[in-house]
Amino acid sequence: MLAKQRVLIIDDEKTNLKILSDILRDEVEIVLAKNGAQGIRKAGEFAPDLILLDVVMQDMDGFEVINHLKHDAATCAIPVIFITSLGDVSHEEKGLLLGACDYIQKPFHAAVVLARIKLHLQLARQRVMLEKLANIDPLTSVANRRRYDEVMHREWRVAMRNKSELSLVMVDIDNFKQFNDRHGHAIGDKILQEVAMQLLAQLKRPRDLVARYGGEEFVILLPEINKKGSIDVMESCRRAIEALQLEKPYSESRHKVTVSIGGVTCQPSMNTRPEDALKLADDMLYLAKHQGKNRVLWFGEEQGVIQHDSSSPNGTVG
Ligand SMILES: Nc1nc2c(ncn2[C@@H]2O[C@H](COP(=O)(O)OP(=O)(O)OP(=O)(O)O)[C@@H](O)[C@H]2O)c(=O)[nH]1
Repeated sequence: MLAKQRVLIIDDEKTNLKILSDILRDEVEIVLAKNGAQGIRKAGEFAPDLILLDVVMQDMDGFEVINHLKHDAATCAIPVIFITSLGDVSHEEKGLLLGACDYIQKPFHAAVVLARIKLHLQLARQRVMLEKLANIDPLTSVANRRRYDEVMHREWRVAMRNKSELSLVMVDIDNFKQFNDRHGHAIGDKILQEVAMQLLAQLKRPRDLVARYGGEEFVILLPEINKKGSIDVMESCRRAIEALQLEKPYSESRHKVTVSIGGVTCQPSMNTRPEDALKLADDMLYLAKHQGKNRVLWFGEEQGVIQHDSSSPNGTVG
């Protein structure tokens, strides 16, 4: 069953709050705000699926409230419906131009209001679903590269502002071509799913991100953690994958699923770029492969030296 959606009602008239609550009570979860400032705060705090907003309010009118909501990244995508007694066309036009998705005039008919609200809630649900689909890798269900790019840039800015550390990690399944050749692509796909699940299971913090970077390669972001902590987390990922119990007949083959992992912990600044940090993690991954695979190698801790030459995009190990 689908979870109940949440509607925030902002109105400084108690009677209006009650009438709208009564209409919606059985259909949705309701959050009430008795003025504009409280409405803006609750929109950020409760992340409602829809906002019903009165226009004429004492401290801050509805136009000002919607202006705030649309200029805040956390609330700008929430659909807003104006419910007002202001009947003239210029107000309706203004409300819609400011970003409202609908404009309902009082007095209204309860059944019609409910039908319109349900329609907008259905659209909101579809929008959230589309957003999710656009950010997910269909095979493994972890984030896709598009999502990684988006989160990476956000975390980079946060780390610059807070002067905190950020770890970037590349994970690549070892000898995956051999595995595919021996067992077939469909089993290879299952291994990709298993590896993704193990990575997800080991990353416990809500801001950690696992994304499929392409093929049999994953990228991981670990915000606000130092080098030692990051290496420990990735070592537990490596061990969990090495310990995977494959189903028969694959378990009978001598081929074990392992991963090589390259990482870097950096303090983002104006002089560094996420692409350069990721390149360092990729260099470490390359070195991990070269040193025998099934290992974690971190920038600053590595033993070998990477010499880049123009004929080899990944560099060569000296
Ligand atoms: N089953 C499956 N295989 C994939 C997918 N994407 C990439 N691959 C396979 O991953 C393999 C990658 O092979 P290589 O780049 O040679 O790497 P490798 O065999 O893992 O070798 P090392 O990285 O050096 O350990 C290729 O056989 C690709 O076909 C996918 O979505 N599903």
